[in-house]
Amino acid sequence: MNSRYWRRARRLTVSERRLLLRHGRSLAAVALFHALLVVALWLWGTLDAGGLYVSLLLGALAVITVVYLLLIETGATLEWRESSLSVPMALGLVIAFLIAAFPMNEARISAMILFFPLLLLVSFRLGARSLLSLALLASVGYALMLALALATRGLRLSLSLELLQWLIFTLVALSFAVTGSGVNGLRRSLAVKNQALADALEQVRDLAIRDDLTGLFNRRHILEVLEHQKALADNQIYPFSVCYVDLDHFKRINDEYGHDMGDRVLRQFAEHTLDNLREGDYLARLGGEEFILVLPQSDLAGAELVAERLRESWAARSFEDRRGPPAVSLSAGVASYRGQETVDQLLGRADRALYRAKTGGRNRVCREDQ
Ligand SMILES: Nc1nc2c(ncn2[C@@H]2O[C@H](COP(=O)(O)OP(=O)(O)OP(=O)(O)O)[C@@H](O)[C@H]2O)c(=O)[nH]1
Repeated sequence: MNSRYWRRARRLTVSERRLLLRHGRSLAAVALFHALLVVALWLWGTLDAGGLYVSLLLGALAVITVVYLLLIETGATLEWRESSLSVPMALGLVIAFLIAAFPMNEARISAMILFFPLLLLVSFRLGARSLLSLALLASVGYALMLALALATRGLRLSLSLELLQWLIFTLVALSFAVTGSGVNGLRRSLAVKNQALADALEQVRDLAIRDDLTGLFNRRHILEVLEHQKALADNQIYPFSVCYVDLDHFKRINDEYGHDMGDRVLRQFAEHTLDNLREGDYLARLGGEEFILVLPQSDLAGAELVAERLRESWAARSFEDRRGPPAVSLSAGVASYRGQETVDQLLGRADRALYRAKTGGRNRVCREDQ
């Protein structure tokens, strides 16, 4: 399973950042749409207001939207409790709708109509209580705006018609809020499933690339790592070396101290080696008591030094306190990537070096044949 497969698999889960961006842009689109509507209604003569009134409304709308978009696009709100800022943005928009509706002569409702798509959008983010509160606030605001219009400018339509429109607005807003709560519940359960899927994918990936006993990378993954290192070296980015490591006479440990002790030694070796590696080096278990080190930015001499240091420090460890062997030695074969060769060729040279270390008496490091 290569990295392309994992990238594709990861796309099955939805990133919170992507969702937030989409949500933020949708709210900004509502603001833009409202601004265009205000301009159209004003040009049409339906909005009984002077240029200053309209400019102030549009200016305030622009400021709110730009600040909102900046916060969302930069990801500044990602760690906030309500990262989408749906409540303040929706309140700002409702006020803008009311300010536009106030000087309208007829069809006041047309300036309020965008409240419904707005409510639907924020229902992806807000719970039932917030949605109902928003719907009630818009309804009360609408009623107050009507009263103000009646007191200061008089109503062009009959009061009963205006009240009927307000009533319809309130009923539809409440029913949208109730429906929206259902949408929100669905979104929440999807978010939980999304997280569970992301966790499961991570676990599957771990299982696919790691060795069960030691937790080190497995053969399949280290071969991918090697191909990647080869590509970097071929592009002259940096050289790399490999080191095959094989614990000596491991069969005897199993035979004399039991399989559990054998397993313990393998795990201890993994821990010991990881503790002694540089960050950026790779260690994998190829199977049995065979391991491989991949050492980026190391030439042959450097790799030999690493292997020799490991050989010495490992040979100094004893397992006697746990009724294990007094010491376990290792043999190693190092080889450095020569450029334009295959990974198999490189591993072949390291393997031959390891063979020479074994046949030469074990507990030693040999370098690739020249
Ligand atoms: N405890 C344990 N033993 C394992 C595991 N995998 C392989 N082995 C044992 O490792 C031993 C490897 O034996 P050999 O290949 O003969 O190698 P060796 O005894 O280390 O001899 P040299 O490599 O020649 O020094 C075998 O007895 C395997 O059963 C494992 O996961 N746990």
